[in-house]
Amino acid sequence: MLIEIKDLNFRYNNSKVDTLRNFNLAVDAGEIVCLLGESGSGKSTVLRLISGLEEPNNGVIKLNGEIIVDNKTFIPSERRGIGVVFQDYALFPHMSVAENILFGVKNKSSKYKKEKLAQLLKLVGLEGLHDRYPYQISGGQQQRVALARVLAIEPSLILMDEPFSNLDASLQSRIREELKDIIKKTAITSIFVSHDKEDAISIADKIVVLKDGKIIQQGKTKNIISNPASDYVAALFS
Ligand SMILES: Nc1ncnc2c1ncn2[C@@H]1O[C@H](COP(=O)(O)OP(=O)(O)OP(=O)(O)O)[C@@H](O)[C@H]1O
Repeated sequence: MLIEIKDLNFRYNNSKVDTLRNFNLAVDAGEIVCLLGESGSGKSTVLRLISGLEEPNNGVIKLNGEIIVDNKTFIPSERRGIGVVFQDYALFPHMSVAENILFGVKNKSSKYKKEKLAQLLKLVGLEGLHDRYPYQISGGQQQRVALARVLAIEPSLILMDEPFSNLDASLQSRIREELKDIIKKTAITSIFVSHDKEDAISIADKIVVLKDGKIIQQGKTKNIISNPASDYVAALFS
């Protein structure tokens, strides 16, 4: 089990209601999981708790068998080895593609960096574009730079917030395939957030349906589609 989340509860300080209630999730190494739900259902909050941007009120999160959060442990974000791809990609505009990709690679020889860069550019299909700046490449290419930048730090888990929402609708199906291919090639475990069933169906091995901060169904993608546990879930996939 790569990540295991048990009985997570969370409420933002200024909120009167629980944002997440009894959130449980277990993800195997190499799996792609989609957190699917309407706006405000708590999807991004789950990513914030896993990455360490928020601390739960109670619950346990284990990564690679090690507790990163419980009632007496809180490993800070930078020591969790988790990579996050933000919705807007958050590339540094004044840095080239190569500089963006290598940004988090510290204390390594220039030979290592050169090889790492070549390997990642090849993986994400951006060979020849290393000298460009973010404004000189397309949205889909920017997304691949953001993914390569996260892969460069060799995380054990990648979190992605709405990875397709900034892309042209006509590009989305191609980019979904590309992203799935890249992630499967690296065999890295990933959890992504979406409100779009098509994202979930085409990429995820497992889907977690969230509503009002609660999981209403989770399971293998094909099982959820063929066996929805409620009218709500059936309607989501209709
Ligand atoms: N910093 C905050 N302080 C208080 N409440 C917050 C904060 N951030 C989010 N919330 C509330 O927590 C709930 C869950 O928000 P969250 O962003 O996790 O949902 P989401 O499913 O990711 O939504 P979206 O798809 O719109 O991004 C919402 O009701 C939201 O208003």
